[in-house]
Amino acid sequence: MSPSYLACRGICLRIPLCLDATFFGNAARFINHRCCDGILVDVLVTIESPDRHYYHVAFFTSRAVKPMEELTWDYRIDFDDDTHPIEAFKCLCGSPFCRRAASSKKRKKRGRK
Ligand SMILES: C[S@@+](CC[C@H](N)C(=O)[O-])C[C@H]1O[C@@H](n2cnc3c(N)ncnc32)[C@H](O)[C@@H]1O
Repeated sequence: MSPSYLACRGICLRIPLCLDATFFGNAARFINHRCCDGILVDVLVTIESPDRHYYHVAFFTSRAVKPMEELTWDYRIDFDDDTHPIEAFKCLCGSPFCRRAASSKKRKKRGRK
């Protein structure tokens, strides 16, 4: 989550907050990304203890979800960011608002992959 996204929610971090379920996590690690129109929206919840802040991400949906329907969430990846040390996956979300597809069109125009 970018600092600007967090700042507009009144949370001040100097570095982006990254969720990485490589070693620890729960069933949420199976949620795939979908640009813009994913089913789930997230709310960042701050839990304070005397010595630390913990961030929890709570997921909500604004409509009924059918049994076996895929849950998707917008990871907010900037597919145009060539400066990031880790290359983002090639998005296959199929959304009409797919940022990777839009980014690919721009890249082709600029003569890049
Ligand atoms: C948190 S995991 C999601 C669960 C994963 N698909 C699985 O089966 O374990 C995130 C990874 O899933 C893949 N992924 C998720 N959404 C994707 C999408 N829209 N297009 C392509 N790959 C996606 C990418 O490899 C990404 O690094």
